[in-house]
Amino acid sequence: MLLCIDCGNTNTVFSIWNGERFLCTLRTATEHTRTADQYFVWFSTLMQHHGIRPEITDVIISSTVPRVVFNLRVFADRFFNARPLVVGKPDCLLPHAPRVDQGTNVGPDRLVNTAGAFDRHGGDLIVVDFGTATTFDVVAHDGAYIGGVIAPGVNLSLEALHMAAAALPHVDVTKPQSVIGTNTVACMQSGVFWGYVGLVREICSRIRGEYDRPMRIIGTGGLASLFAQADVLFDTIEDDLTMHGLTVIHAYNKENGAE
Ligand SMILES: Nc1ncnc2c1ncn2[C@@H]1O[C@H](COP(=O)(O)OP(=O)(O)OP(=O)(O)O)[C@@H](O)[C@H]1O
Ligand SMILES: CC(C)(CO)[C@@H](O)C(=O)NCCC(=O)O
Ligand SMILES: [K+]
Repeated sequence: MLLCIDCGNTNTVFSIWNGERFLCTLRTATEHTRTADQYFVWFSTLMQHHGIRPEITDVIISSTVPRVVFNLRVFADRFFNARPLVVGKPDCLLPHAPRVDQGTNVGPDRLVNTAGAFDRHGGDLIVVDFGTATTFDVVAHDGAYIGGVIAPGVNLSLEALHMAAAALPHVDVTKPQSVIGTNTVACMQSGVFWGYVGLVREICSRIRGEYDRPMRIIGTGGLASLFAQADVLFDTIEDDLTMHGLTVIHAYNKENGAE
C-alpha cells in the first residue's frame, strides 16, 4: 500500500491508497519540530482507532515546507523500510515537465495538483486550490504546468485583519446572509467571502482571456465547496485532487523505472 503525504504550510495530510481507493485520511498541523517517532505515535493511534492494519510498502511526499521532509524521510525509513519519493527532487519523475522561467521552483503541491487534474480531465484547465495561499495552476493541453497565480489564502486574509486592527476579532469564513453587514463579524465575513468570489472570477476570466482554447475550472482545498455556494465558479470540485495527483506521480515513477 502507498502512503501519500501532503504537507502544506498549515496542515499535513496523510492518506493510504490500497491501489483502488483511499482507506483513510489523517490531518495534523504542519510542524517541522515533529520527529519521526512522534509521527508514528500519531499515525498508529489513528490506524487503531479506524481499525486499519495497513501494510505500507511505498511512501510519496509533497511538501511546501522543506524543513519537514527530513523527519518524514526518517519516519518512512524507520517504520516502513521505505525510501520515499519526494516531489520536486530530481529523482522523482513528473509525467509532464513544467514550462516556467528558468530557475523557478514551482510549489510541489501545484505540480501534484496539475498531475492529478490532467489525469482526470485532460488538459486546458485552471486548478484553484484554497490552501494557505489561494493558487491558480494553468494546465496546458498536453498536461504541463505553464504558470498561474498566487493570492493570499482566505484564512490568512481574515487573520491579517484580526492581527492588524485592534478592534477586529478572529472570525471564520462563511457565506454571509447579505452583502451589507450589520455587525463587525458580518462585515468582515462579507468582505472576505465576496472579495474572494470576485478574486476567483476575475482571475479565471483573465486567464481565459490570455489562453487560446476553452478551459475548465477545477476547485480543490478545504474552502472550495464554500465558494461554490456563491455562484458557479467551478466546473467541478474535487477534495482529493492532491492525493490523487500523488498516486498518479507514484505510478508514473514505478512504470518509468525511477528505482
Ligand atoms: N468554513 C470554514 N472556515 C474556516 N476554515 C475552514 C472552513 N471549512 C474548511 N476550513 C479549513 O480548510 C482547511 C482545509 O484546507 P486545505 O487542507 O486545502 O488547506 P490548508 O490545510 O488550510 O492549507 P495548506 O494545504 O496550505 O496547509 C482546514 O484547515 C479547514 O479547517
Ligand atoms: C504557493 C504555495 C505556498 C501554495 O501552497 C506553494 O505552492 C509554494 O510554496 N510555491 C512556491 C512558489 C511557486 O509555486 O511558484
Ligand atoms: K492543500
